[in-house]
Amino acid sequence: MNRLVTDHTEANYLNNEERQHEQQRVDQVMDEINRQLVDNQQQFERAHHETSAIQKNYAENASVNTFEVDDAMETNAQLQQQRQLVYLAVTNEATIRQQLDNLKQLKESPYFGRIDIQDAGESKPESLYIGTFSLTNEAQDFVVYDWRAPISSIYYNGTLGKVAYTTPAGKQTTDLKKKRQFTIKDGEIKNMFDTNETVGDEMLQAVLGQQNDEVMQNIVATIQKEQNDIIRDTRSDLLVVQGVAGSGKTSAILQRIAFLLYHSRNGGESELQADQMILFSPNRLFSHYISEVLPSLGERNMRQVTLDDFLTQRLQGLNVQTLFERYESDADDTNPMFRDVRDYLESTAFVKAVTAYCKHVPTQDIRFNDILLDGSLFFTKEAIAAIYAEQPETMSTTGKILATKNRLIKKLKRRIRTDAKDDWVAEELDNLDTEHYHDLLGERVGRFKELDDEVAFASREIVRKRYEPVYDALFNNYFLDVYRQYDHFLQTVTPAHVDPDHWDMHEQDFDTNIEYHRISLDDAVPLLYLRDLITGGGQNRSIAYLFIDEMQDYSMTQMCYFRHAFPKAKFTLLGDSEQALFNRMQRPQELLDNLAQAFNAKRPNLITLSRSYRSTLPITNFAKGLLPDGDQIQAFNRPGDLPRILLRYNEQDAISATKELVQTELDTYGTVAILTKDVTTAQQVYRELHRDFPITLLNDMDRTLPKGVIVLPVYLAKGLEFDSVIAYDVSISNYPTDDAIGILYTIASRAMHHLSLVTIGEASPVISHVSPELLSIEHEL
Ligand SMILES: Nc1ncnc2c1ncn2[C@@H]1O[C@H](COP(=O)(O)OP(=O)(O)OP(=O)(O)O)[C@@H](O)[C@H]1O
Repeated sequence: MNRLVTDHTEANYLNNEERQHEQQRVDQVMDEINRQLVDNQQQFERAHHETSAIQKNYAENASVNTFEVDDAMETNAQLQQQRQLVYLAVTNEATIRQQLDNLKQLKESPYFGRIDIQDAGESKPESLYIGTFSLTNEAQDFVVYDWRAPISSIYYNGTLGKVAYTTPAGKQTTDLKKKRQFTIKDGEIKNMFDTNETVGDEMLQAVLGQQNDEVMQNIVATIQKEQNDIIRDTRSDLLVVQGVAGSGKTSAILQRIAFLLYHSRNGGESELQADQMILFSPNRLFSHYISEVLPSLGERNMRQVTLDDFLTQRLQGLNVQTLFERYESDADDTNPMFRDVRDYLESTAFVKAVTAYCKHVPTQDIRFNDILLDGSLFFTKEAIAAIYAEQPETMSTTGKILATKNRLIKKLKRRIRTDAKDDWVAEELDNLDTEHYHDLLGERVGRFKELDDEVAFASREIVRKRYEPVYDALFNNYFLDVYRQYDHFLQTVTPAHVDPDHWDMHEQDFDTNIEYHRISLDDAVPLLYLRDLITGGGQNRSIAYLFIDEMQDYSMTQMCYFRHAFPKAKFTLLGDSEQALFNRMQRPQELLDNLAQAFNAKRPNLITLSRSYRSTLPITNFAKGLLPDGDQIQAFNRPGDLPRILLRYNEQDAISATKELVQTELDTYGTVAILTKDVTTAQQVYRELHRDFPITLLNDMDRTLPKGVIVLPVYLAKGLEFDSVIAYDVSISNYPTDDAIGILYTIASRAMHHLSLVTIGEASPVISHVSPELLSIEHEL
């Protein structure tokens, strides 16, 4: 039971004393913070001054004339040294700046929790205070403990009594005597509770009732027990989190990243940097939405990428179909892919087929490209194929490709040496001015004893530069014709459960797409995989942690590719099978089992989050009602209005109703999001409303979320939340079958405080099946 200290009951008389006592402590901590702020500010100014001086010095030296050969080497060594000095000064300044920022944040709210623990053998308990960052006083005592410190886990995990926590030195136990929560603002305690729960609901009520910000906030003060399990899991190599909409999956990932970074700095196995972590996010808006959480915890952001960006970057020169384009084209039936074909392309069986093919592809079936320079043949594909064919039969495909590449590079080098004696080279050399000549010699300026050697070197450099495109082509394995190779692979496989005609058509589609420099999303990843396996490239071993939010949007093929591309990474995958918009729904346990097998995971772990925090109780109840098995969702008890459905009978009336809704919602809320099924409907709503309201139509290239009225197709709203949501046109014609459950559930669960639905004619059966007391139905008069 929570105990509200501000209650005016007799029993709480003492608590008011307690409160005064706590306020006195807050005052002392605030004094300490203020003292350190002054100190830090001075340190910062000194560091800044020093950095500027070192940078200035460096800039002056860097512009020293390096044409004089004798001076050049010395200058180089000095520059190296000074560059190092600049680096150290900048790092030092950044560290002090970070401390300063942390102190400023602590000044707003120094801590949010207190635990009283009594270790065995101690005569009385000790009080520890927990906040966003740790703070020590002059005597080096911890005045505030960082929320990520081992001991702080008790605050999130333990109920009163005997508790255990993990430290780098092993498991420790203690007796938890008291757990107290605070809300402190600008040095004043606004609220405090004693609780036996993880974090009492009163505090959550207050946090969740606030209006939505443009960017997500950290949740360190109110992390729940199951979320804490995700955050502090350092053991699993494959962690799968199935969490219902609004259960804090995204929040948990971000706090987890902050935790892992802290843990590695404070006794973890090895130092982990933010750029060794990569997060696959559902869209660019989402990337912006979460961008402030880690900085607010004093950490740098991890790398973030959307699947679309990742594929585009790896398949340069091809227009890769996005998930959204696929969704839109599936919906309007322009060129739907056969279900059996897609199921196969997305399965582990297909990944295995690619692997087997690459291992055993016969020599004569490897497809090569000519290598051209300025449009003329440099290496013909026949010559390349001949080199490949000379490699030992026992060598792997990758080995042969690598050996071929090395032979080609050797040939290129030989050509450079021969061609360096050509007349055009001498002519070009004669025409060079001193500056360009020295550029050509680079660090070797002044190192040659004989002029002839210097000229020979410069000539080779001229040819090397001219032939650089050939080198790049070889280096990037462009001599392998990946498209034809993949096409050959498609022709070779005979998938068990796919209609052969469908498969042939797919192969032809792939071919046509390539002619137009396009590739379907379903082929993009297997093609990349095939390329990597044959060429032995594409693997990034520096990534230690990979996170996928909205895992239900990824196919097994894509996941297996990530495993291959990031072989050293531990995987954390989070999602909600009920929000499957793009793929077939897969049960979490089944997904974990499949992945654990495909990844050969040693310590797989599944955590389920079933409490939903985002929306008010009536909205969550309605959203639950849309699902056949919604009972598993526990709604957080935050009161609010029933969702409204407005029944209109033609488009014009629906638009008028939407306008009225927008007007009323805007009176109360900062953001009103109109969510549609697809981009065409979003454009149509925008056209109808933009004269009456300042309204923004969002597309998949947008990176920021403006305040006010926004209209967007549902898939761009993935992972986001809005104060008030209007679902536009939820009619039976738009969502005729149960296939729409995932979409409508996703739309409904984006709303924090208000949800309205507008339908033109009869509503989707998914909605009509919801129990009528869960929503208020308003017919047109
Ligand atoms: N422990 C918590 N304390 C305070 N707020 C929380 C907590 N957990 C979640 N929330 C809030 O609930 C909302 C939903 O969280 P989040 O977006 O992380 O959920 P999600 O599971 O990723 O949702 P979805 O799958 O629907 O996108 C956010 O506003 C988040 O700040």
